[in-house]
Amino acid sequence: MTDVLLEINNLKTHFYTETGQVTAVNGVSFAVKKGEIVGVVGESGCGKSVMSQTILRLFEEGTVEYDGEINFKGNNLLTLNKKQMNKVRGNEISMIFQDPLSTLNPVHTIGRQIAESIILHQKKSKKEAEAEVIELLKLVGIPSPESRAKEYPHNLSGGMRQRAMIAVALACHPQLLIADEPTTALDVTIQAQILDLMKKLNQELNMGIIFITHDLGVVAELCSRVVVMYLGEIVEEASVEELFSNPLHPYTQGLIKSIPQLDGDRTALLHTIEGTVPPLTRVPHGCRFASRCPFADEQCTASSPPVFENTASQKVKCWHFEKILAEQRGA
Ligand SMILES: Nc1ncnc2c1ncn2[C@@H]1O[C@H](COP(=O)(O)OP(=O)(O)OP(=O)(O)O)[C@@H](O)[C@H]1O
Repeated sequence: MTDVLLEINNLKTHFYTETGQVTAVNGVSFAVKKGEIVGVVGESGCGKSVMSQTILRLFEEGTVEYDGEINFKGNNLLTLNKKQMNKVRGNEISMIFQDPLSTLNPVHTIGRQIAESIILHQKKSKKEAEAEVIELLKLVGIPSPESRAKEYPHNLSGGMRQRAMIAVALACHPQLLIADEPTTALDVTIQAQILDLMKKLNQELNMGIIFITHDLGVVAELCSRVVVMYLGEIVEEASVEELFSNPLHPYTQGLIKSIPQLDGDRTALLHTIEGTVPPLTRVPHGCRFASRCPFADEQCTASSPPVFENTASQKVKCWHFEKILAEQRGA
């Protein structure tokens, strides 16, 4: 029996725009095991959200074309028809977003929204669903669940709303939860509480989680494995320990150096990665990161590097990874 829950192979997402076709996800491959939390990191515009929404095929038909494979429990999601895909969405795979107000319905109580999802996906009676609503609200840490179930989304605080959205997402007992920056808009104490909740759900429900964030601190706290995306591609994949102790891609190194250190020189300026992520209409030839990379040479601008395997759990897409590795070993 395999313990792989989701396996993505050479996934590409092309959009048809007014100015032509752009490829927002370009050949992404990674897997999520049952009960595993995988972090996806990268700056704004690197394709994290497009990649995660592609898994659920959330883009309007006719504006997008997908290539590759998204294998989930023996089926390639890219080949399912609309009806089959609707069964997967919100049933076996759920998604939560940064802004709960965009997901929750303002005119229905929290309890009704969770109950509707239970009735729809689990074919339970109204009475059974109502009992489960209370259990779910307890599970996500909403106090006084009986009275909170009768409230509308706008009556809840930001943190409580986020918990309510998580309860809606869990109502169908998904095996995979995709969380797209769910804590970014929250203040730090509430953020920590939501991260603790994600850990608890992962452990108690053995649910696989893809956690998208631009915050490496969150990755260190929550994830066991990480993929780093740059301009639509995965440039490094590693266990969380390898990523922080031994980052091999210059982009990953730049992201890690940009984390503020409490024990560092607090008068020094923060490290930043020079330049910005180019638009999809101006994707550079060769390595996509070359124009911002301190190691870049002719080989990098001439051709795109393959993916090199450093260990069974660490892969890197960089021509200079052996040099970087040697430097790290010498350091
Ligand atoms: N529907 C669309 N049509 C065309 N291009 C799109 C579409 N959606 C996203 N893009 C482009 O795809 C690229 C990746 O966007 P995406 O939102 O996935 O980045 P991200 O890494 O999630 O960034 P952020 O952290 O800001 O959410 C961007 O250049 C964006 O402009």
